Amino acid sequence: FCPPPGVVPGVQPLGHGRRAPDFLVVGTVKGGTSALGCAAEAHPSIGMLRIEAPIYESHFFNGNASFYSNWDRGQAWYERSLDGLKAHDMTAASLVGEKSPDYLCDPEAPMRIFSLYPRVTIIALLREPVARAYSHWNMIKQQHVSGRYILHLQRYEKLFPRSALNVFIYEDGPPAALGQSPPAPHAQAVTRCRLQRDYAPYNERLYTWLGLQPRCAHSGRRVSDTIATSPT
Ligand SMILES: Nc1ncnc2c1ncn2[C@@H]1O[C@H](COP(=O)(O)OS(=O)(=O)O)[C@@H](OP(=O)(O)O)[C@H]1O
Repeated sequence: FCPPPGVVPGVQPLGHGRRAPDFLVVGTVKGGTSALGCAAEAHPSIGMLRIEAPIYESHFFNGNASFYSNWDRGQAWYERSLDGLKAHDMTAASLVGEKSPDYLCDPEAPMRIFSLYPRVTIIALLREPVARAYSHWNMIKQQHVSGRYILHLQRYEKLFPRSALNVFIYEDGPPAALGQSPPAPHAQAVTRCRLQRDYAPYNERLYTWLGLQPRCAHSGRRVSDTIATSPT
């Protein structure tokens, strides 16, 4: 276990512009945590941490292997953020909390929480797993690119201008559009025709982005031939 910068584990600094959390909503992802956060915040004596409005989640306790963690910003940063909720006319008796729904599945989060705030209240909302997974899948689908892909793509974004980076989504059709994968060789001719027609807009997007003529029909070659032999 590695404490955040400037911290003495187990000690709860209070006052001096710093505030410890009274409760943490730890999950689960897609378990209705946003609704719970709003409901809590509706009470005049409860302040919910929002790191970047309208997002509640601080991800302070997430582990280093997590997709996103603010642990390295240090305990003082976290407690000053919580203390900042005083701006909402809160009294000393008010409660402050935060919700970061992936604390629940993060193996490092419980120890990080306990080491700093052993008396904090933990709130977990659970949801029927299939419905939860489906909701999560829907969210990822809307975001289009998620999970580790973001980390991988960020390495390219650091080096290349955004205009030089185009991301295609498999489920949107490019693999089939390129003619290298589905439809399988044994697919019915009518199926191949239909898929090529359906995927044509994706091909055109690719050609246009590469600065080429949107259509290659004039070459008399099949799309797959064109892709396989170019650019040279
Ligand atoms: N009262 C209320 N208001 C709004 N939304 C509600 C509420 N109760 C549950 N839900 C459903 O909870 C799902 C979102 O969960 P989370 O807020 O935890 O999502 S997140 O992890 O913060 O992204 C999301 O589920 P799905 O609709 O199945 O995707 C919400 O619809």
